[in-house]
Amino acid sequence: MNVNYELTGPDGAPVVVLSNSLGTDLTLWDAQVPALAQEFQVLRYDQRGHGATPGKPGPYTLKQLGGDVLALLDTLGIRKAHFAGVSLGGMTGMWLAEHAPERIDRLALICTSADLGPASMWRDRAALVREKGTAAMVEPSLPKWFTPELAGREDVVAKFGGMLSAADDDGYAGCCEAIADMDLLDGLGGITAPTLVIAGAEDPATPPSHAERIATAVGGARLEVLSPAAHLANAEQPEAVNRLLLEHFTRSL
Ligand SMILES: O=C(O)CC1=CCC(=O)O1
Repeated sequence: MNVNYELTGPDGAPVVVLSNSLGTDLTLWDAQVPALAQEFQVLRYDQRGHGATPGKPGPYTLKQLGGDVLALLDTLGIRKAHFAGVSLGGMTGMWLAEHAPERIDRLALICTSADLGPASMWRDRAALVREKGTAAMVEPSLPKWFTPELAGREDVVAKFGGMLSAADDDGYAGCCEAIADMDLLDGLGGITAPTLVIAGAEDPATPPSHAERIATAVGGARLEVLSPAAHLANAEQPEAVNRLLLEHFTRSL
């Protein structure tokens, strides 16, 4: 898998990997990179089938999405990194923290879930996108991604609607199937990476109850709920998310 990535920040600084959500790409993190790159090498990448990472026909698994990150770290000679993910990116992070704990230093999980059933809903969405294309997801997705004021703003619709309709149909569908089959709940208690969980108070896709479930199960996890913020809280509340990420990745343990 030829994973598209961008590495920004001072040579030799600790690495923070940023992983995007379903239907977005690495530009989801545009408001985080300038702040994080003061202290870290920021490695943002496109999930398979998103942005400029090719999408093979699915279904995919979280093991494959996590494997893409491990292969990228290997290629770049990075032994261990901090990891932040939004939604599908957070699911990828939980998989990595459970299955490759030696590669993940600290973990930040933003607007995500360890159990986002029912599986049939994700399979139906995959079938719909294979038939109609990712452009069909723009109208139902933007009101979940942003609170009403932002969801209707022209620049937001252009940037995020454009990202979603540019996502590969098979890639998007394959990622839906990875969510349908994910099996993260039982592994949460075994995560040893210091973990920050961030939720959007107005997130209808992965509501704060999902963040609470993760934060309760992962030993020592810190939970922060931001408002106003819907599913893409890092784009809606960039200053708050940047402050929380910097605190989490730099504080002494
Ligand atoms: O598109 C959605 O419904 C929200 C979402 C679920 C997983 C993800 O990455 O985004």
